[in-house]
Amino acid sequence: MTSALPDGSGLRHCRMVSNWPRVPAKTAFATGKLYSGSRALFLQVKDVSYRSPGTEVNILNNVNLDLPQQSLGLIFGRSGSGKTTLLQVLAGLLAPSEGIVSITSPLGDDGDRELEFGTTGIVFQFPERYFLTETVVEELTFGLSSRSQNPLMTHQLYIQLHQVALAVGLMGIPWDANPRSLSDGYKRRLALAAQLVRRPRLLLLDEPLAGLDWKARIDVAKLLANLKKEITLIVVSHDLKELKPYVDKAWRMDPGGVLTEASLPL
Ligand SMILES: Nc1ncnc2c1ncn2[C@@H]1O[C@H](COP(=O)(O)OP(=O)(O)OP(=O)(O)O)[C@@H](O)[C@H]1O
Repeated sequence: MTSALPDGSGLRHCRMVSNWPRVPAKTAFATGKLYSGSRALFLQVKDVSYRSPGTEVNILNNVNLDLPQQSLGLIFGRSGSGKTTLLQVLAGLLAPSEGIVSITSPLGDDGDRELEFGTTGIVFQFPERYFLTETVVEELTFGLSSRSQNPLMTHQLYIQLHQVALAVGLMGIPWDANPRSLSDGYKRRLALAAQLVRRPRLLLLDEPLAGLDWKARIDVAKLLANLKKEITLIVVSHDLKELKPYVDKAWRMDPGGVLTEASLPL
């Protein structure tokens, strides 16, 4: 059986993942860890304002926040207050009109090291609406740079796919299943996995529980709790009850894009 992968992925014409090279017995995922090595970072947002080009009104107004590594930060607040806009600024998709977003790794030999925005992943609200491919494995590897002309890189990618699939509970789903045929909970896991394969250190999630049934909501909330052992998470959500046990720091976004550190109103 073969599974053709997108031309851009560099993995086309490779065999099904189950036929890929055997994974050595001692791999990182045998220890249950998603990534090997440290994923530490520190996120700091200082006096950030944002207004759309050509407009005078600030959507974000003098936002400040900081979040230590391997923790989960939750942003809640009224609809239209600016939460999604802030995530887009943190992801580097929108440039702040004023202020600074800094993502640093504290572990460099020569002190703090500024990390590139490529270290940030974002999962949009209802990400399954934007699936681009016809199979699970294509969705996971879409757009990855050409790696597998080199057999060693193919092998590494194979290990990485298995690590991520284990971490998000996707094992058991056929790699050649159509993403649209999965249940809502599995679609959300796949969308998350597609970001995790890219090895972000900071993962931003917009309403990750929206539209899921109660079981999938609990599963995804627990999954986020597990992920924060290795990466730093910022979640925008109205689903405070499910996420509360795992939240390390929370902020309320008020209309006009004003962010204040706050306890969860529960
Ligand atoms: N590209 C844009 N140009 C102009 N205004 C925008 C743009 N994008 C968003 N807005 C406005 O900015 C404000 C904040 O929107 P945003 O989507 O960030 O809010 P939100 O808190 O995430 O809302 P929701 O909870 O409904 O998703 C809204 O008034 C919205 O209409």
